[in-house]
Amino acid sequence: MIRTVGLTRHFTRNKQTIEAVRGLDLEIAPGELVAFLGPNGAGKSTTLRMLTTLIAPTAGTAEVAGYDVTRDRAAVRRSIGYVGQGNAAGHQYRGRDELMSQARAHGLSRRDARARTEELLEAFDLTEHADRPVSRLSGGQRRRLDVAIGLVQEPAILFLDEPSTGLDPQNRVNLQEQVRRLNAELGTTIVITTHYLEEADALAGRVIVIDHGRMIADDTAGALKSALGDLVSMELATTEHAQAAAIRADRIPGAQVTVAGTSVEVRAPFGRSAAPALVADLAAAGTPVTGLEVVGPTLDDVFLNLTGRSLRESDHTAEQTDQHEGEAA
Ligand SMILES: Nc1ncnc2c1ncn2[C@@H]1O[C@H](COP(=O)(O)OP(=O)(O)OP(=O)(O)O)[C@@H](O)[C@H]1O
Repeated sequence: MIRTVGLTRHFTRNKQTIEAVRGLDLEIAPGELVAFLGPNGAGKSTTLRMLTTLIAPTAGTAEVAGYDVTRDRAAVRRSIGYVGQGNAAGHQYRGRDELMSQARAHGLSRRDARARTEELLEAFDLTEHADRPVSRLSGGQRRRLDVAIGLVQEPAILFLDEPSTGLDPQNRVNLQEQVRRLNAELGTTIVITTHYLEEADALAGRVIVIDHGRMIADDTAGALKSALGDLVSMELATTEHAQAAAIRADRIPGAQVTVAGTSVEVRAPFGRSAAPALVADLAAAGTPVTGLEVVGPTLDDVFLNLTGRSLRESDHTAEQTDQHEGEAA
């Protein structure tokens, strides 16, 4: 459904070359729901803009729905829906009219268009704002309308560029439900970009992690996390006990052990199931554990492990936008 080979895009700014996307090889089958996860500036939007024919690749090739994004732009566009980061809705129109005219433009009868419009208004919590001109909606409401417009025509392939940025948690959940339904009921192939870890985790069967224009991981969220393993954090009474605990923990298959004072951290593929025996052994050896926490890995741990940086550092911008929506709504 989507295939790229060596897909590359450079930009030139102030005589400097920015390698936004660097040699992306990608294969997405019909009916997949895929999340591109990466920090701001990773190259997610640029990739989507090439796949939707909005910008041309500098090198490499991409096929979408069997059509080449450079040679068959019109055919690609007919096969896809795209919700970009900007606002799609015309400002002087009412939200309900925007949805109606989109639905009619895509061939729905007046009756079906009205039903679809009301369904989407309700799904995105827009019913009571539907008769206001778009220019008078808050940022979050406008964002929801944009996404609703992208969902009107139920295309074979849908690209959503950070659709939930600026939405409050409730509307983020509504959006995710709509996306999931579209994928499950209509078999729509969906590519969504996000820097929300929870969203990639909750929504997508497959997560493609992008950093500095390259794909650095491609698997299900579950597989990415289980490859990393659980984190077992232990507190011991003395630094000597901690050293003894570290030696014992090191015997757990695949364990990575770090010691800091009286704290010992063990990252291991089956850390959760290994922890009880570890604690029992340490107690029997006279070096008992005084505090214990076992946490499963998050996608942020996966990103941290791959890049040495946390994805959450780039997340606060989005959280601030959420507060803005609350104020404006
Ligand atoms: N039109 C452009 N001109 C110059 N540089 C650009 C342009 N578009 C993107 N870039 C640069 O390309 C890199 C990748 O940007 P891109 O928008 O694809 O990242 P992203 O992962 O989508 O991040 P975000 O979440 O902020 O949209 C960044 O360094 C960005 O500044």
